[in-house]
Amino acid sequence: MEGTFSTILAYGSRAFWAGTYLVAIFIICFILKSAYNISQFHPLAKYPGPLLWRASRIPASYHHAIGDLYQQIAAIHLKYGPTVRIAPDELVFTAPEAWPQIYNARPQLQKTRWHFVPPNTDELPTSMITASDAEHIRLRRLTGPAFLNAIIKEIEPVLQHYTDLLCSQLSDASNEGSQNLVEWLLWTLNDVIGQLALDQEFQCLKKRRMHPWPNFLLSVLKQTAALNQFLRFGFPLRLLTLLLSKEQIAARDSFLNTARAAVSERLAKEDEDGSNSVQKRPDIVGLMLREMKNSERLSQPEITSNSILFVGGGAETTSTCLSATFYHLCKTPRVMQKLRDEVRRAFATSEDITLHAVGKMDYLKATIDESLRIFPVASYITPRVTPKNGHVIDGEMVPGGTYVSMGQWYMGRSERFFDKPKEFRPERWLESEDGKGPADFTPDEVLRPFSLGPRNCVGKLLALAETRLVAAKLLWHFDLELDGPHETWVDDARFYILWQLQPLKVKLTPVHRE
Ligand code: HEM
Repeated sequence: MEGTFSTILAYGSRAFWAGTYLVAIFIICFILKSAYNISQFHPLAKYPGPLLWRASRIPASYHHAIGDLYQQIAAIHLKYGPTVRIAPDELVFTAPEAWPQIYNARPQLQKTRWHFVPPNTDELPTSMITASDAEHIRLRRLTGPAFLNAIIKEIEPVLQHYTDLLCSQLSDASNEGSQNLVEWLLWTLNDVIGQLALDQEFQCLKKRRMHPWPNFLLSVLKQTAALNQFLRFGFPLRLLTLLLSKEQIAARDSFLNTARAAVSERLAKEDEDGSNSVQKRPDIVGLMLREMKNSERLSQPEITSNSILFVGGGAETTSTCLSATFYHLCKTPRVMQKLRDEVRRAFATSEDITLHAVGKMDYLKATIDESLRIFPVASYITPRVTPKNGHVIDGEMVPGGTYVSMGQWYMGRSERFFDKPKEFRPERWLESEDGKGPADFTPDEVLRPFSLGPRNCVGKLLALAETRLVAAKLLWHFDLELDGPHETWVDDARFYILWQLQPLKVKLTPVHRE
């Protein structure tokens, strides 16, 4: 007995020492690697950045996971200059020339794998946002035509329906006191995209709550930002998925099953008579299928995974842009007044506010552009990786295997590119043809809110159509005023992969007309 006990003790003590050695070796390796990272021997040694960020990826990953990486990057640019190193192997640029060199290079630079959750291809095929370049070309060729301007006109009835519903619901709610505009806009855009991408009535506006599907996607995207940081440090995905609770797994399975069922139901309507007479409202699935007529088609699982992507990426982005627009309008009475006058003078009735009409309103368009300058929805676009032999960016050869991206949040707020950047002044977009900014670039050259190149935003035209229509109708129907100062509303916003905004309490007064 005594012998057994001492054997256990001996094993225990050996295991303890083995563990201690392993931890010590890990710490020594970490220190040596960090020392190398900040040494002059590192290939990125010449690029400036905070010491701890250059030494290890931990600070960048931590701030990515808590949602303020974009603010940290802006602060680093302010202190260290136009090109900065935010991790041992990652650079952020602000020279406008770098945009096409990173996002529209020939051959293309690969997207980093660490931005979006790696797709589980056992369940569904990859959607276009995570597809390899070769696969992406096919997916984009087949889906892209459904998002062209001429085609978007066909889905106008859906946009009009939900924008009118927003106005009538807000009219009732305005009697109940100030309203959280962030929520209302999120509900509206989710209703729109549910109808367009999955042929589902999410009824967010009617029930004044988020539907469980988009809610699930938003929560997943938030967790993704943290999960990816662990993956990046070598934790296996299978191990991390073991940490998911039973409820989370059940929610995921139920989401996938219902999304599959929705697409299958939708496709059945299409198949019944070929001419699609069963489908009452035009939608993205129908338009995609119609535009694919003479070529190969997407498979049903591919339609499902891309429809899920449209729901995840098509509502929160546009509603964030609208929330930021109304925040800045309320904070800048001169612009609010000018835009309101333009809208109310242009339209005698609400029905006159069409996509075609709002597409011609220069000041409205400039206001949305200005909103995307001061609050770029895509504040940290997926970094790309330089190829093995390096890649020239902003006149310098960047070594292979470096993650590169653009500091869009900083650029839009920088005096280097914009005169009085803190001012919300849509006029700067109308003057830019002859008057370039301080650094001799037009605003369009400095900012790319929808990215550029073959993997830019496929939904850009839809997003612009939605923002202009919703903004014009709200301004036509209501006087809007912030309820409270909301001084830190912008600073308190958090960006994971999508935004999490603070409430925006707004007093709405319906405009009474004869
Ligand atoms: C103001 C609103 C929006 C902004 C600022 C925006 C911005 C962007 C950006 C910057 C990208 C590139 C992401 C990357 O490189 O990883 C992107 C991709 C994408 N966006 Fe948007 N987006 C908006 C609205 C929409 C809407 C309404 C849809 C509609 C479904 C949409 C669908 C997509 C899709 C599917 C992709 C992936 C495209 C591809 O990989 O080919 N977006 N968006």
